Amino acid sequence: MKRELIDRFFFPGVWQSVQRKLLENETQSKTDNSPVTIADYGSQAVVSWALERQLPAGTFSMIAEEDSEDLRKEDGKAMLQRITELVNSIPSKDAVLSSEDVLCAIDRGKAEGGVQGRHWVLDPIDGTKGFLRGEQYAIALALLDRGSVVLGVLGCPNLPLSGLSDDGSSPVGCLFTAVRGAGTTVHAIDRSVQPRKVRVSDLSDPALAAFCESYESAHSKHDLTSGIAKMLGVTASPIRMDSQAKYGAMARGDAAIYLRFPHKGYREKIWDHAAGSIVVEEAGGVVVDAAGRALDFSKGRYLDLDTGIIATNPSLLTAVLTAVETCVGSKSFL
Ligand SMILES: Nc1ncnc2c1ncn2[C@@H]1O[C@H](COP(=O)(O)O)[C@@H](OP(=O)(O)O)[C@H]1O
Ligand SMILES: [Mg+2]
Ligand SMILES: [Mg+2]
Ligand SMILES: [Mg+2]
Repeated sequence: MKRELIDRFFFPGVWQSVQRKLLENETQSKTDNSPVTIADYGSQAVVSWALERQLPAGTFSMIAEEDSEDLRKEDGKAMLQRITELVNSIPSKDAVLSSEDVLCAIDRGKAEGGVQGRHWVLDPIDGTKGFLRGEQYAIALALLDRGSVVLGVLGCPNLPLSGLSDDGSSPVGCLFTAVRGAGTTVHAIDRSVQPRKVRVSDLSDPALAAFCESYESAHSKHDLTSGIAKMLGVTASPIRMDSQAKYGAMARGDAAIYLRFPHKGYREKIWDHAAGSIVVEEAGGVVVDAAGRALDFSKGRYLDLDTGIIATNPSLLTAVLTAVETCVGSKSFL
């Protein structure tokens, strides 16, 4: 996918300034108690609007996280107004959108996906809790072709270009692109550095590996992952970070293991992993469930998987799966 084209969908500068100045009435709580902001809705409306106009008429199908239900309610009106203003403030858009256009663009994300046809998969702001804390978040777009991810674009506006150990001197803002069979590339969002191909870490000794996981213990069991890391002999402290920026960091070797073990009953959604998984796989990594199976994106909006998600490199996979099996099977984590 051409960089010029991507720039027509993602407007990290806009979401960065929203993040810096977010007001209390620009965030709501969804029915599952998770937060949603004007940036989540605005980003979904912009990507949906731009993609649909880019594609041949009648071919656009999208599975995306947000829907317009709460914005259509009486108490959603002010927020809708603000989102419409925001969307219209974006340069290089060819039309002025009405509030109704914005609602319709958001609702284009209701496709069911599955094993047939082509579907875009969008997480307009992934890591909304990180976005609210002023930390990491990502704009994640992928393309499914007959149930397989063939393309992924991951915009990480707060991720330093030179790595997580950056001292503040390198540009901030990474855009990862991956095409099936063609590798993963990282671009500077501000174009200050030439794009380069990235590879996952080639470490084979877990004792030297850094592992990353969700910042939120409500999203992944930190006690279980620390047990797994201990069993593997990992000595470094976990890198806790929001969003699919973790997959981007993995793809360029900032960490060699990513562990995600949600609490019982949680069902993973495809938009939380589609773009990130291809970014890691095309960089030479593996992304599997706790049983070692590849993630299956062909089942609709949810991922059906065994217990959790593991991303690592092929040399570490067997050791990680063995440690996972031992720890997940142990009574204290059932
Ligand atoms: N109880 C839960 N367990 C696991 N994941 C959850 C969760 N509640 C929300 N999530 C998902 O975790 C994602 C963020 O992942 P991370 O913790 O790695 O930043 C959220 O994406 P959004 O922020 O797009 O809603 C959301 O889909
Ligand atoms: Mg959300
Ligand atoms: Mg998400
Ligand atoms: Mg989201």
